[in-house]
Amino acid sequence: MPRMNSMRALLDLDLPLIAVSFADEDSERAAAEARSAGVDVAELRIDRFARTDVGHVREQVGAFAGLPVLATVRSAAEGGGWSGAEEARLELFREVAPLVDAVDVELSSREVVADVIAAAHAHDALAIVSYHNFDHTPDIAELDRIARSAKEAGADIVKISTMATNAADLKVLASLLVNAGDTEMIVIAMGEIGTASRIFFPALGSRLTYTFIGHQPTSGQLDYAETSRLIRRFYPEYDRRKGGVDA
Ligand SMILES: O=C1C[C@@](O)(C(=O)O)C[C@@H](O)[C@@H]1O
Repeated sequence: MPRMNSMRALLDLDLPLIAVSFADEDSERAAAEARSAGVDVAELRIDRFARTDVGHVREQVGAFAGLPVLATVRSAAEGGGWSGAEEARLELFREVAPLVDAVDVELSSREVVADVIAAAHAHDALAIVSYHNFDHTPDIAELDRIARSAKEAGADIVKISTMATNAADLKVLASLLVNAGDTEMIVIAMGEIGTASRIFFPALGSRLTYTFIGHQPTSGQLDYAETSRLIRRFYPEYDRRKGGVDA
C-alpha cells in the first residue's frame, strides 16, 4: 500500500520547518513531548543510539509514529558517532528506509551513498545528501562543487553545514542559498556567529532548521522552544498554513 510521505507534504507548504534531533533515550516520552509541542520533523540520530541492532532501531523509529521522521547515521568522518563498518551502516539505512520520511547520508560516504539514496527512493523517502565541516567554511567555488555533486548523486535536498568563524562565512553560505536555483537546500552556519542562520536562512530558502530539547548537541543551535518562538515571530505564515497538515 503506498504510504504518505508526511515530510514531503510539509515541505510542499514552502514554510520554514523545525527539526529536533533525538537519540534513543526515553523515546516514548521524547516522542510524546515532540508531538504535543508540534515539532515538524524528528531527526533520529541513530549514530548516537546506545544500541544499533535492527530490532532496537525499528522500535525507536516506531516510537515516533505520527511524526515525520528523518533517519541519520552520521559517519565519524563528518562528526557523527558511527564508527562501525560501512556495510552495517548501509544495512541499517535499508532497514529504516521503508519506515521513515527521509534519510540523511554524507556525500563523502562514497562506498554507500548511491545505495542509501536508492534505498530511500525505493520507499518514497527523501534523500538528504549532506556535507559537514566543523572546522571552517570553504569558499563558494568549493561549496558549489559539493552541492552540484550531491545533486548529481541523486539528492532530493542538499545539506551544507559548516563552521562560521566570521561574518564573511555567513555571506558565503547565504550566497550559496540565494544562487541555489532549483536545487532544494538546507544550509546551516554552525558556531555562535552562525546562530542567526538558524532563524534567517529559511527566509533565503533553507528548508529545515535543527534544534534540540534538553542538551545542546552543536554550538550555535537554539533550543526548540526558542526556535519555534522566533520562527513564529518572523514567519507569520508558519502556524496558519501548517495547521491543515498537522491536524
Ligand atoms: O547536520 C545536522 C546539523 C547539525 O549539526 C546542526 O548544527 O544543526 C545538527 C545535526 O543533528 C544535523 O544532522
